[in-house]
Amino acid sequence: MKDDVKIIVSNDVIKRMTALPAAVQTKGLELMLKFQTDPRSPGINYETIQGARDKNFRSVRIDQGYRGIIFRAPKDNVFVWLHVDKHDDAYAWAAKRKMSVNPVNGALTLTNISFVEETVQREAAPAPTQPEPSFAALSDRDLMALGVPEEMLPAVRTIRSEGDLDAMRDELPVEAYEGLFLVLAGDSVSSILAARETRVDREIDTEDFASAAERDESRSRFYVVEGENDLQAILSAPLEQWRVFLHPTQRRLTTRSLNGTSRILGGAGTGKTVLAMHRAKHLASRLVDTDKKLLFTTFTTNLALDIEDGLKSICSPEQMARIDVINLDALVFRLLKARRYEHEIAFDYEAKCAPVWESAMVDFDPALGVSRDFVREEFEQVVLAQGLASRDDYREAPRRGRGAVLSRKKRDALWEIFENYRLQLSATGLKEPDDAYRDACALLASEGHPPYVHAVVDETQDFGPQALRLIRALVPPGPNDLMFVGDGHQRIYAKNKASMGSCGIDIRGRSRKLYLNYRTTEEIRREAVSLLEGIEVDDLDGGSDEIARYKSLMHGPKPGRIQGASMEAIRDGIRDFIAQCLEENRDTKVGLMAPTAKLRDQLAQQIREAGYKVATVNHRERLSRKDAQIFAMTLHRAKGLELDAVAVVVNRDLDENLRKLVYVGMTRAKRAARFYC
Ligand SMILES: Nc1ncnc2c1ncn2[C@@H]1O[C@H](COP(=O)(O)OP(=O)(O)OP(=O)(O)O)[C@@H](O)[C@H]1O
Repeated sequence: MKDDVKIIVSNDVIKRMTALPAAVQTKGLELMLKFQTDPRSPGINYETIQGARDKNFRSVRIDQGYRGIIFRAPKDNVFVWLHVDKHDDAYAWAAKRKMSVNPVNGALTLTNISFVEETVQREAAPAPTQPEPSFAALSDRDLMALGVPEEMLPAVRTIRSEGDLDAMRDELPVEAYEGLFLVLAGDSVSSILAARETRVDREIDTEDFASAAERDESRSRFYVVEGENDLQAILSAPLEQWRVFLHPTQRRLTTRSLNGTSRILGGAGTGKTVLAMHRAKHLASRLVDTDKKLLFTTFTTNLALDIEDGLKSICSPEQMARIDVINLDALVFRLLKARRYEHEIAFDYEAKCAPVWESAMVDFDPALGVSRDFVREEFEQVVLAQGLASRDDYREAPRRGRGAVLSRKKRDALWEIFENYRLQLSATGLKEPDDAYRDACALLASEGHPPYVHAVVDETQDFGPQALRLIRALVPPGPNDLMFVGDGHQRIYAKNKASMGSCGIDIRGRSRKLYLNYRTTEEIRREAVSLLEGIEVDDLDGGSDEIARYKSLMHGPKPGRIQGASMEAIRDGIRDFIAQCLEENRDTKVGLMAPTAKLRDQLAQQIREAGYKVATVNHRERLSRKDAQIFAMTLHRAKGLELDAVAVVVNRDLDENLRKLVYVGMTRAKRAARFYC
């Protein structure tokens, strides 16, 4: 590839290339590679496009039937592959569009000029009673700062409702759509730009396509080819968009250097895991040729396995060698084992701890005026959470959120039970995980050399205070030390609510948010969110979070919610649902979810009896490697996964915890969902 030449490929081309018939795909790739070597080679026949809105568009021949559409920048040697299609369709597509550089935020944009003209024409004959245009108060410069291409301004000026904006979504750059819906939700342009760190203070040369292509905003849809083998590598693997095209906020948070710990919040499907993986790659690339390591940790085993697969698809083996991907329980186990810890960590509470707890509770005196459940919660939420080790500590401990005030006398009586329980547990060679985490922290502190230089943490909402303290102890404080991503709405282990600040983790000034849901349809997202109405949700750091500002990029059928159906009706309904999903697309992956293993198995059996192959998702497995299309799982196991369609069945009252679980379950679905309650 010649040094002065810049080849850029749009996300549309990459998507289309992988969907072309195999023979055309091969020829397309050959042409692109030849093109990459020298786009001015006489072997490449550029044809002008009659009636084109953009005089710099050309078509190139892939084979008899197919054409590629290319933009040639007028001044520099920038060539952008914009589109691939059958001859006539490709020409029709090209005739309507225009490339430009946004004069305010400097992004490369592609506008459908015909769409703008049609929208403005419709506006010319407005209905008599119309609401005011939604963005009348914003200047053109404001709109362009949010990412609206200059050529799109007349169309955006016709928007009068959220529905109008949604109808324009496919024609707008992703950051413009996001900016506009945030304005509709009440945010100011300046606050949106500040949160995104969009710079609008530079002189933009609108003819400098080479510089424009490098900006984060452009890179959410255009890929700058880097070297000889780059293009081939990208096009020959089945391309998932997230590997190459990041939202501008995702990209900035991936690459920027931070003076400490950061926290990224975002509703389900907003690309937090994707960001976390790219961040890990970025930091690991700087550790190659050192003996330092980065920890990527999450809550469950199967999520860690999926993340490891994801990382392998974007990292080089050298980068991978600098990353440990492991769920935190497994890491603690490994860490303590290597230090000859003499206790077994009782991860299975019911099997290991519950009998010992019952035995310690023989001293429980009902005259204390609290319930037996209260005592266990007190132990988990106050004693274990704060790592209290003595009666004096417990006497002084804050008990925020615990309701009833406890006199010193009552606390002392409870402490007897707690102490007794710990002693009995220890005598059987066991430790509660929280206490083992605390011991691990103490061991690390006494050693004085934490094992990692960075940690990236996914699903933070389910890590309790001891886990957060341990993560803090695993990495010395410093630039880019820790990145936490999470979502309080998805906390499925209520006892693990923690505030990062009180665990020694300072995120002040380094917290950001992702808003766009790339996974679920807006209809499923809304239905799932409606379950959380009235539930207070925290921001993982003692503050509160809200869900009003999230939005999905896709639309689809409204998910069904069926109340009070009999088990037979549920069985028949799910069978129909599965049949319908598979009829629409034979490759559909369907999740079957229930709160308990018992109900999960019952549902799975009913579906098997209808002749389907159903796999049960267990602890240590990758969904991607299972040979089935229907996956039965408990709602807890659904965390972090992704499926095309989901059927959730619950057979008990929808309390706060269960609502969050169902929220997690439903938002795993990309296209279709059903909820039986
Ligand atoms: N920049 C992007 N471009 C295209 N797709 C993306 C992008 N970022 C994320 N996605 C896709 O969106 C989906 C959700 O992403 P991801 O799993 O990272 O979200 P999340 O916020 O971690 O979700 P959850 O909290 O629900 O587990 C995935 O299919 C992912 O590939």
